[in-house]
Amino acid sequence: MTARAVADERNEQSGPERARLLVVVAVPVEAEAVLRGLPGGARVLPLPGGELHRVEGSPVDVLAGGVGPAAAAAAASAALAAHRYGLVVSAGIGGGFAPGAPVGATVVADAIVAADLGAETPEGFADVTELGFGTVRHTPPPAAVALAARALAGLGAVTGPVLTVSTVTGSAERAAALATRHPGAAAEAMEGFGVAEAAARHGVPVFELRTVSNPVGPRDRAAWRIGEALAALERAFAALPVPALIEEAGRG
Ligand SMILES: O=C(O)c1cccc(C(=O)CC[C@H]2O[C@@H](n3cnc4c(=O)[nH]cnc43)[C@H](O)[C@@H]2O)c1
Repeated sequence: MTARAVADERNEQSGPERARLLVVVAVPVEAEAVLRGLPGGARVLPLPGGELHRVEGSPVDVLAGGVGPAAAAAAASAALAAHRYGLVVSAGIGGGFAPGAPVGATVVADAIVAADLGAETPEGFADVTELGFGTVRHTPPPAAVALAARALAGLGAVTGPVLTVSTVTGSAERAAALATRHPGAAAEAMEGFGVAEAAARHGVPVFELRTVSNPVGPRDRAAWRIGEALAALERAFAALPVPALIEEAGRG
């Protein structure tokens, strides 16, 4: 029996689950920051290959799915198969493109873009869409993005495309190439596109929220501000109007 069939059978027996928000982060410290921002405690629900933190005071489940798009997609898919969600968010720390998204900034994605999914050609990089396969872009529901951006305006949130990369940018040349290819890019991280692919296959809307721990550019481990970014992540989840976001996303 599939996980979805299990969920359907459970719903028939005990009534449908209320649509919830699934938050997919990469690592446990990010999950802890998100949970600190939300009201009440959380209980743990087992999931194939992981565990969900179900928040008691808000319709939110938090899942640390691993680093990178493949781990994130697999983890998100397992949760989406087992429970009913109205919205999925890929969240966590990320690199910020200067000058719009400095360290500590909060970024709401208006596009989730796979930035290195493609092929090098003699004419330069060609993404998989140009090669004739699939997509490299998911667009979160604009009304939900606008609602999140308004709710986070007091935290100085910026809105823009968030790039998903499998290799963290480590040079000024690569940062410039990404910014040229993706005008207005606000941040890069490693999971958003994987979460978005899983959400799309399950027919659930998705958005991405990142707080900036380091600039996108030359590698400088001394410049990382992970604590600052985690504190911003906690503040962001404390400020998000979760039920209204789920409702707005459902309208889109
Ligand atoms: O070794 C490095 O130079 C380095 C620089 C930044 C981040 C890393 C990571 O391995 C963190 C990966 C983890 O955090 C997210 N993240 C944070 N900053 C970035 C970034 O600038 N570019 C891409 N991802 C970033 C990412 O989503 C992962 O979950 C290593």
